[in-house]
Amino acid sequence: MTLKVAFLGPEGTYTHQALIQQFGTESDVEIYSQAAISDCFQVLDSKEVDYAVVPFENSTNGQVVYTYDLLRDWYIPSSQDQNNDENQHIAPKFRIVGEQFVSIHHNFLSNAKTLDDVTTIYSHPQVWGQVTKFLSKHITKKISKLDSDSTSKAAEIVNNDKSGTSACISSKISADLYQLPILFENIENSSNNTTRFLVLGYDEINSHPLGPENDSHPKAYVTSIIFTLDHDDPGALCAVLDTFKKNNINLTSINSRPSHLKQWQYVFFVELVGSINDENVSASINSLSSNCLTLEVLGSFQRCWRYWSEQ
Ligand SMILES: O=C(O)C(=O)Cc1ccccc1
Repeated sequence: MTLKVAFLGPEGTYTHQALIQQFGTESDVEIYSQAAISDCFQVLDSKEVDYAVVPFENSTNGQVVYTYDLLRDWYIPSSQDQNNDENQHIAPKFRIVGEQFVSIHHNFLSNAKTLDDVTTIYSHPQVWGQVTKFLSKHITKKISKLDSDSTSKAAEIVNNDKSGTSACISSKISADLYQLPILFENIENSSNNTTRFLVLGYDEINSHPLGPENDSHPKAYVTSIIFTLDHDDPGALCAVLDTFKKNNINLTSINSRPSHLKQWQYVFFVELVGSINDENVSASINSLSSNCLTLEVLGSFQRCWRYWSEQ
């Protein structure tokens, strides 16, 4: 059976690398390059694809806020939905079904003869915070930093600009793809720079497709939830966290984003160790419904073996 998988494209992005790590390159995997992360959600929702791979968080500069905000927008009713009975919000049927970790090495690519000729640098907005040391050391004159939809798109833009004044920060794969000279390589602040990607879909996946043989890592599950709380209820968040503590559940991350429901109200994202099929996890989540205004399980999936390794 052919699997159709959407990703933030064009080919050569780090998300493309995550897709290859997860699904391989065999002909039974058809890849659907998308111009934006939001398009990945859209084509998955309309079932043009079976899965979508999107960047989620980076070990150097944290959340990929676009993805967090899309999860919020797809799973949490908007204030419009709440005010309109006919416009009932229906959460999507797809869920987070897996994760991947990619070791990220950024490179400075340009057709410029010297750095002095460069007036504009393109990259994905997530990248700037991962290369601050390189930028402050090497970029001493005023150079415009322009956001592109992806690092590979940035390479495409530089390739199309024949003036020799533009550069991009992108992967070695993009450098090969667009035949762009690498002026500086491995310019990331931290050599452990890693991005975690989510695999969204309707069906479970095998989370260990290319894992080491005799994988000795523990088989663990992660459950991811999103919820909103009564803004004026002191201790509402504390009650949620306490429920997990009482059920002996280990939380691995807690993040918040503006709810877009009410000024200064937030939605919370919590990830915990355990499967939704575990008694203590399902019991805690069921009992939380009374503490939360809205609560959705974004997914419950097997931890990728790369979580424990050097990636
Ligand atoms: O632009 C890309 O290549 C992406 O896949 C998004 C991204 C950007 C920076 C680090 C990881 C993922």
